[in-house]
Amino acid sequence: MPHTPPGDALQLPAPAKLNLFLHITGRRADGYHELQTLFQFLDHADQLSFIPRQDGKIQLHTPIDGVDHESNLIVRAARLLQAHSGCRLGADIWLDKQLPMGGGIGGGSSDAATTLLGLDHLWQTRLDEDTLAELGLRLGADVPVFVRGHAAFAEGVGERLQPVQLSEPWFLVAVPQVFVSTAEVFNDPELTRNTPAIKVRSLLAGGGHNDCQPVVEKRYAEVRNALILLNKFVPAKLTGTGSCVFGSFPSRDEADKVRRQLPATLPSFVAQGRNISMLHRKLQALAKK
Ligand SMILES: C[C@@](CO)(OP(=O)(O)O)[C@H](O)COP(=O)(O)OP(=O)(O)OC[C@H]1O[C@@H](n2ccc(N)nc2=O)[C@H](O)[C@@H]1O
Ligand SMILES: Nc1ncnc2c1ncn2[C@@H]1O[C@H](COP(=O)(O)OP(=O)(O)O)[C@@H](O)[C@H]1O
Repeated sequence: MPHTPPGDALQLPAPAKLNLFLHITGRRADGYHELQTLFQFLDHADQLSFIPRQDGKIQLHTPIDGVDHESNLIVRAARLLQAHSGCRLGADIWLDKQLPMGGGIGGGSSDAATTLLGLDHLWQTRLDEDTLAELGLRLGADVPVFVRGHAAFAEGVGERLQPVQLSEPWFLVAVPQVFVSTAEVFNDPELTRNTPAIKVRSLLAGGGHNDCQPVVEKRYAEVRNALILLNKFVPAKLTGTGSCVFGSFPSRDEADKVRRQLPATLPSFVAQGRNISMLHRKLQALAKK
């Protein structure tokens, strides 16, 4: 099979997300942290292509350096859907990776969600959204929001989601060239885990903070420097456990203008925040055909 997908493959985006704020409100007995966070999608995405196979094999033709085939979240998602649905079909899959890895913008989780929804469509397994979200949660705390595809206020470990309607500004996202380990941040003794739980979530659109930020700034000079730089132009914040940092603007032009002033050593991109994910917009368009 070629490294590029054939023209008749089903091509679907796997968009990024931002955590507009991330409060850690406690820690469960199993060590996982309880959060309150606001997720919004970005119109910036990996692209996945799928072709069904009759022999049941799952084959990803575009390996990611440092991630072996069987641990890639795309392959794991495909196998989970196969096992759960009893489907005998397999798939050839191609990934065009655009999203930085370990950046806190959820690329791996989004790839997993796009695989679950894409193969559910191609294999006609027709699982309902709750079942797909539950399968997604087994792959990672962030997968359910990508399965549901609506901007959301999240609680629990990120799986209890309430859809929200937010404004859709343009974001400038800077990508410090470091890999931040989520587990390492959550295990840091200095991480604050006692932000009081908020009740009126609507108050926090545009507000709130990221409890992981002080820990990540302390451990990674690249992230600290990116925040200092961006803060010269716009209030900047960390997304997830990092490394990416972002600021919001009323228009693409204003975001681009600041982007042009960042040094070449700090890669960045501009994308609009969206309440309905690119994946769901594309699936809705396909359903209308
Ligand atoms: C905190 C968030 C916010 O979006 O960070 P990012 O990964 O996006 O940066 C996510 O919920 C992360 O989700 P995800 O990246 O899927 O994490 P998982 O694979 O489930 O967990 C990785 C490790 O992080 C820790 N972990 C994760 C989530 C959580 N609520 N509490 C934790 O303590 C655990 O040690 C776990 O072993
Ligand atoms: N399809 C995938 N895309 C990205 N990362 C993947 C994928 N499958 C497995 N991984 C693993 O998940 C880790 C975190 O991925 P990613 O979702 O990009 O970061 P984050 O959770 O910080 O947004 C990667 O370093 C990699 O080891």
